[in-house]
Amino acid sequence: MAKLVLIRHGQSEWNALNLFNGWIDTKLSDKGIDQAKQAGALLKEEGLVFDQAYTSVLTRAITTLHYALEEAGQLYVPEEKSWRLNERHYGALQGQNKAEAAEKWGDDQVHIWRRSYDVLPPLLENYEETVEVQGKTYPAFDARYADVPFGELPLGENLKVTLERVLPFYEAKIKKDLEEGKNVVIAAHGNSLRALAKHLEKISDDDILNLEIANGQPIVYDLADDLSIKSKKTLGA
Ligand SMILES: O=C(O)[C@H](O)COP(=O)(O)O
Repeated sequence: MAKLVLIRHGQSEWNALNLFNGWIDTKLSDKGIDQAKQAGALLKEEGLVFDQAYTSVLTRAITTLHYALEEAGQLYVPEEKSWRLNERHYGALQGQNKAEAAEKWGDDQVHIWRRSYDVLPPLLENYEETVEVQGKTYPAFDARYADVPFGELPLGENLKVTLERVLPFYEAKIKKDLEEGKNVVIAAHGNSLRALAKHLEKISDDDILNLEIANGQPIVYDLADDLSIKSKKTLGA
């Protein structure tokens, strides 16, 4: 029986500043690094041994995976990165303060953008390699996406669109590993993991509004041979 573990990255610099992060490549804060190491300690305590790891192409998820696996004594585990596991693209909201956005557009509208299944955020107008926020430059659409066919990269996503681009990767890679009985760990993001959890747990479009995934708390699914969920627990919650 395979185990699947989902880890949302530790707190990022922009989580700490309460900014919409999305596809902007920000780093872990010091607290985020501690959370990632703590996640690894919890995996070790649980006796989990992995055959394969997956992560996004965003630094905060990649470094979370590495800190966690190192802490668990499993930095050797093969890993694959894909843009399909990236955070949902937050469109023109990226770089904006979440509280200020709520003052500007109202709490309800911002909650709908953040948690609804199928309402799109305001879209970006074009692809820029970098963005400047509060006097600092951050990577956005850079060379890491060079191989992605034009038109596949988003300018803003809701959870539905996020799930539509996560699923082909899940089906082609992760599901195959699980069917072979491999234990898999995925270090990714609040909304790419909400999308995947929606699919795995068959959560309805309405109920997915209430699913929150905390930074650095591994979610462990124990799967049956047909990949139905035998049990789910969240470590460190
Ligand atoms: O992209 C972000 O800002 C966060 O990682 C997730 O944000 P949310 O909780 O507002 O969806």
